[in-house]
Amino acid sequence: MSQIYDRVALIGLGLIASSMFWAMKRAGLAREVTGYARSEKSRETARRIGLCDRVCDTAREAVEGADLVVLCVPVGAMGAVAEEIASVLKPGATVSDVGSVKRGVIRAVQPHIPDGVHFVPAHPLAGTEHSGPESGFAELFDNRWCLLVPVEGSDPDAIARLRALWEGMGSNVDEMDADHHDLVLAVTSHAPHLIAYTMVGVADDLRRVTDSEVIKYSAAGFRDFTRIAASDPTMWRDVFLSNKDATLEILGRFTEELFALQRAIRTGDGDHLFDYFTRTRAIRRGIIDAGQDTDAPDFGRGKASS
Ligand SMILES: NC(=O)C1=CN([C@@H]2O[C@H](COP(=O)(O)OP(=O)(O)OC[C@H]3O[C@@H](n4cnc5c(N)ncnc54)[C@H](O)[C@@H]3O)[C@@H](O)[C@H]2O)C=CC1
Ligand SMILES: O=C(O)C(=O)Cc1ccc(O)cc1
Repeated sequence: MSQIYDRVALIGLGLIASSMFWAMKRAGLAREVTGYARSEKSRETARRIGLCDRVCDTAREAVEGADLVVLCVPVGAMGAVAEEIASVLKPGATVSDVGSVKRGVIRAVQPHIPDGVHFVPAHPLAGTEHSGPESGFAELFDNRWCLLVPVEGSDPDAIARLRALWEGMGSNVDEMDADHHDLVLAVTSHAPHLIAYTMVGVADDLRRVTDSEVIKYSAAGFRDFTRIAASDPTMWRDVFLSNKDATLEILGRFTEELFALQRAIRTGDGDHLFDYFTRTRAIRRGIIDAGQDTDAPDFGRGKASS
């Protein structure tokens, strides 16, 4: 893979920025990558582990002369960072971000983008429950989707170049509009995270009664919940505050269905439960048969029934 940008600036040196740095270096996609982190400790860590070719003490210093600037901070901080760097952005440069919510980020960032600078929001659908400069790794984006969410008037060349960067970092790339993105992510990521947080909270309350049994005997489903519920509190607070409407819409539907299942259990309506679980099982099989579950073990793949 060959170089796509001369200079890239990463603002906020956490999981996503550090993974981007290692993935760009792996494929030689940028000549120089500068980085800025708000805390002195993160900057020191970055310098110690060789994260970024140059770690700067201000965001403006990192951004000066950059062809691509990627905002990798929590979605609630995107607007303030964009405002801070706006006056030093190079004409013809592209500003992008990696935020988990798109409509709110576009609303906060776009007003600060000067004429002659391109804005192409993006969202890699890849992550872990870890955060900070030491949590990143080059393979994070391999075979994962990255959604580009161009705004009205986004320059086709700027979009194509950013697409090439994400493909170079191992991703499959699609384009989507912001409202659709936020609704899809509310279903596939944001509401599930909230449910995991809630379930772990419930179990924590229970633990007072049953001592450590909840943890000791937790089967795979609950363990997955605890992993997800260990995700960064700042990041997820901002996601829910920023994607409020879509998340509330999905949670409304979720609670309706949950109440229906609750009622079926109370009234002994086994048919309702059986039909519901049969429908959801078919959805899982559809994902596996379409080859879209990259994490799934091979057993059962392609089997019509078991
Ligand atoms: N963690 C994940 O699994 C994924 C996260 N994202 C998005 O990527 C963005 C970054 O997330 P992570 O890398 O996981 O977070 P992280 O917590 O690992 O890193 C965030 C970095 O931003 C810095 N920061 C926070 N507020 C700041 C401010 N006001 N000014 C400057 N720097 C500030 C933090 O000090 C930290 O270095 C978020 O917008 C998140 O929604 C997207 C896909 C996956
Ligand atoms: O760790 C997990 O299970 C995730 O779901 C990672 C993740 C978190 C936030 C995103 O916006 C995209 C991916």
